[in-house]
Amino acid sequence: MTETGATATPATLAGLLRTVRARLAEAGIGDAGLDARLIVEHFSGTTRTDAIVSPDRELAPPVLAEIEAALSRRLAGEPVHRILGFREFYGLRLFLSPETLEPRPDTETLVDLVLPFVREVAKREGACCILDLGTGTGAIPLALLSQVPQATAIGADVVPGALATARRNAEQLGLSDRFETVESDWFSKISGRFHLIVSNPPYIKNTDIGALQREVRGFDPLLALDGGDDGLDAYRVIAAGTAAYLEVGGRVALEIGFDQRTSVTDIFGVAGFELLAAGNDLAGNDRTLLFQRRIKAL
Ligand SMILES: C[S@@+](CC[C@H](N)C(=O)[O-])C[C@H]1O[C@@H](n2cnc3c(N)ncnc32)[C@H](O)[C@@H]1O
Repeated sequence: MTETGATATPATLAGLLRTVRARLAEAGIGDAGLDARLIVEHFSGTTRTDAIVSPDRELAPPVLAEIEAALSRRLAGEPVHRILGFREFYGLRLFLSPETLEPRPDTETLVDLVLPFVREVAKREGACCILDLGTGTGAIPLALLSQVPQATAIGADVVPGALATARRNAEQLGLSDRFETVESDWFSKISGRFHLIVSNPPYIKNTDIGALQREVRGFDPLLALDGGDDGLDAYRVIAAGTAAYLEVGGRVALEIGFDQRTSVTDIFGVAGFELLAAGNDLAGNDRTLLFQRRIKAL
C-alpha cells in the first residue's frame, strides 16, 4: 500500500489509473495525471473513452507488469515519452532513440514560422528544397514535408543513430521518397543549394547543463544540448556557412534560447543576413528567428 491507501497494481483500468497517478504525484512529478494516462493507455492498449465506459475492465498480469516497470522508470526520472518510445510533433507520431533529442512543442513554432515561405516557394517554383542542420528525429523537415507535398528535405546530423531514427520516422510517415539524410558536421558533407536552411542547434551554455531538469540532463543527448561556453558555437558555424548553400532569395530559420535573440541576430548580421521575422514560444519567450541575405546597396 502507498500513503494514499492505493494498492501498487490494482487490476482494473480505473483503479490502476488512480494508483499510478497517486504514485507519480507523491513523487512530486508535475503532470502526474497526464503521465499516468499516457503510461496506462499505451501499455494496456486502452483509450480515454475505455476508462470512462469500462472503468472495471480487468487488465492481464503481463500488462500490469509492463505498467509497473514503466512507472518505476518514470519515478526514476525518465521522461514519459522516452518510456513510450515516441512523441507527437506537429500532429506526427515520431519515434525517439537514445541518440535523439525529444522534440519539444516549442519547436513547432519554428515550423509555423517557415511554413508560409515553404508553401510560397513550392507554389511559385513547383518545389522547395529544405536543409535541416541537426535533424535529430527529423521532426522539423518531416513536419514541413507533411504539409507541403512539393517540398523535399535533407536532414543532416553528426550522429548516425539520430539519422537512423529520422529515416525510420520518414518511412513510417510515408515521406521517405522526399527525405534524405546526410551524416555531416554542420555543412561539411553538404552539397547543393536550398531554398530554406533550418536548424534547432544545441544552444545551452555548457556551464548551465548541470542545472537543467533531470529529465533533460539525464536523457537528452549532451550533443543535442551543449552549445559551448556561451551557447552560441553552432550559430557561428551555421552563419558562416549558410550563404554558400542558399538559393537566391532563400531564407535561414533558427530556434534560439530565450535570451539569445540579440546575440544570434548580431552573428547573422556580421555574416550578411538581416532579420525578417521573429517568433515567440508557447510561453511568450523569443524562440525563433528568420533571416535573408542583406541586399547590398548600389
Ligand atoms: C537541439 S537538437 C535538435 C534536434 C531536432 N532538430 C529537434 O528540433 O528536435 C540538436 C541536434 O544537433 C545535432 N548536432 C550536434 N552537433 C552537430 C554537428 N556538429 N553537426 C551536425 N549536427 C549536430 C545533435 O545530434 C542534435 O540532433
